[in-house]
Amino acid sequence: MKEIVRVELGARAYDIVIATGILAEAGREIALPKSGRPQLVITDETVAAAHLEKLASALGRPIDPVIFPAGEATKNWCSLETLVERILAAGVERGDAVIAFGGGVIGDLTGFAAAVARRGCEFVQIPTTLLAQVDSSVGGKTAINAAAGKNLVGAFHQPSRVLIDPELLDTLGPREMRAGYAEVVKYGLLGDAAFFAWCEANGTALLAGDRAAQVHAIAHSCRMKAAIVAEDERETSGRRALLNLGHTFGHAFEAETGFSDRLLHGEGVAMGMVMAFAFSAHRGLCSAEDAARAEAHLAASGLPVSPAGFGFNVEALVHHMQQDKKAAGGTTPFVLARAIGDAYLDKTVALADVATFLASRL
Ligand SMILES: NC(=O)c1ccc[n+]([C@@H]2O[C@H](COP(=O)([O-])OP(=O)(O)OC[C@H]3O[C@@H](n4cnc5c(N)ncnc54)[C@H](O)[C@@H]3O)[C@@H](O)[C@H]2O)c1
Ligand SMILES: O=C(O)C(=O)C[C@@H](O)[C@H](O)[C@H](O)COP(=O)(O)O
Ligand SMILES: [Zn+2]
Repeated sequence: MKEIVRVELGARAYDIVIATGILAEAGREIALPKSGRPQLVITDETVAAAHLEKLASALGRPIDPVIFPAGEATKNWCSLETLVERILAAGVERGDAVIAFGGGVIGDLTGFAAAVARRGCEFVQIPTTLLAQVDSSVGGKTAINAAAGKNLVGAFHQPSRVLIDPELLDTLGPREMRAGYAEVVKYGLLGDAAFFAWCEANGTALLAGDRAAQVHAIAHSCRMKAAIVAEDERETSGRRALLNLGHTFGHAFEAETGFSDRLLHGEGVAMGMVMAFAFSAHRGLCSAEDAARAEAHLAASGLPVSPAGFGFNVEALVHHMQQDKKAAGGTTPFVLARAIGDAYLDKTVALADVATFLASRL
């Protein structure tokens, strides 16, 4: 069965096509480059080894692969330069789509390169991790990391199509699967208590490879994200900021672990969401029961839930939080919660209070 979720963005609207086996239809789903040149496919070494041949034969046209090392460290200036130069050298025209074939790292890097090459060419997302299928391939946030922090250099640039094939998840490692699952749980925690309860009941099956559970979680997450992005594409009204639940903490944890595989993005987000709920309970905004329930499900799913033991320094974490892209007028807003399924953007938080709270958790 094929499910199509439309991201309603006027002239920039596009479809997310979710279907088991859709990779085999890539040749029909993605238009030929108008330049007549080989199809540029951007991927990483792990995805290339596992799936590139399949994509090439599905496309049924000559491909020109650009293959980066796997992992967060690839989201850097050097990769961006390499990729933009390859796009230009390959003669990609504005109307030609380059293909991002990988997880969130490849999607974010490719999207940003596509945003700036020729001041914007098209790109198609074929996400290969759970995280990318439920979150990063949708919505047009593209970025690389900078010395000052996570995703600090980037652009809003929407893909022209997203093809999601859950079969690609069969080769994904369990740790990467769990990290992606953190972003699935995020949707329940931020705005859908019934979906959070579904996660509690079905998370174990999903992580063990139950296809029906995976498809349900992917489609539900994409529908929620598409609706939020359609309402607030550029994160100006505060609505889209809800997708940042756990991220102000999480990005600081990632930065302090050097964007290394010591802490994956989804793991930082899991710890960050637990901190956001615990801090909300600490401020009397939500019940201690809800905070404990959020933590219990993430822990039961095998995700890290505590920043203790990483050797973090509170001042360094707070410094990263000051760099958060949501910061305005010298303060950093936080996504906090009134309950499971009821997150909101709180602009009244003093970083000194966050520091005191964090110190009690390290
Ligand atoms: N733009 C957004 O809206 C958005 C949303 C969420 C996260 N992100 C970004 O996404 C990144 C994290 O994405 P990620 O978790 O996908 O990480 P990733 O892209 O590094 O992929 C994780 C690992 O899985 C491997 N892999 C990918 N697909 C595979 C497959 N099918 N089989 C086997 N191995 C596979 C990769 O080689 C890599 O080693 C972070 O940089 C984060 O900031 C962006
Ligand atoms: O799409 C969004 O908006 C999100 O916030 C989704 C997040 O999961 C994602 O990690 C995003 O890249 C974080 O955005 P940032 O603006 O905090 O860098
Ligand atoms: Zn995220």
